[in-house]
Amino acid sequence: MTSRNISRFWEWGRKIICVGRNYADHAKELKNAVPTEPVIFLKPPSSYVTEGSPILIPAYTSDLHHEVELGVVIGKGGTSIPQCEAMDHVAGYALCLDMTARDVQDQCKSQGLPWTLAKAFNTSCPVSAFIPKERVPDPGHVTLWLKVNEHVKQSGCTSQMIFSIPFIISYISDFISLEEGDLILTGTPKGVSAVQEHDELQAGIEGLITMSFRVDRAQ
Ligand SMILES: O=C([O-])CC(=O)C(=O)O
Ligand SMILES: [Mg+2]
Repeated sequence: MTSRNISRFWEWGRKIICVGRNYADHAKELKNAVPTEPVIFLKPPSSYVTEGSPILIPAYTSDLHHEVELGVVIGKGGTSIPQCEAMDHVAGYALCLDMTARDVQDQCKSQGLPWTLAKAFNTSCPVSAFIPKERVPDPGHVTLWLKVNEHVKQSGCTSQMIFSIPFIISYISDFISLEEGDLILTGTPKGVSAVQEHDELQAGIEGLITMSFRVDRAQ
């Protein structure tokens, strides 16, 4: 077996666990209640896309939204990880987009159905290069931003998260064992909006990384 390099974690085929409604300003803009427990959902490894490849709009949506999020890459697996040890399980970070077919999600919500087709389609998880944890001394205080065609749409600080990174790691690991190479998306701040074919998305973590993706239609 070839040696695996965590800096290409998206090639490992591990799971992607997403936290929803983790910023009160975003929960409110979608008229959702501010949660008292994390809202959790999954994306499959087939949803990864890296720079150089486009984000594809599925044929079944006419309202595909960007959600810029801080991703936490797990370096050491575990079950029932105590909050005080949670950061020892982190290998690093990545800037991520939780692409969401909002019209499909709204329909699922109104029917009490799972969000899978709204959240887990091919290219629904664009990711940046890996950022080793040493480069992010305070992940609970970094600024995320996203522009569509040069216009700023989202800008928020991870200090606005309702549930902290250690809490999220500990909470998830009580129910779903974490493995090396897993990715946790920590939720989006306000400003989500629809993207169109040929849009250029640029996103960044201030002072750390930027990434850009073109939007195309799925064939
Ligand atoms: O679809 C949603 O709004 C929930 C979510 O992923 C988030 O808050 O990041
Ligand atoms: Mg999200």
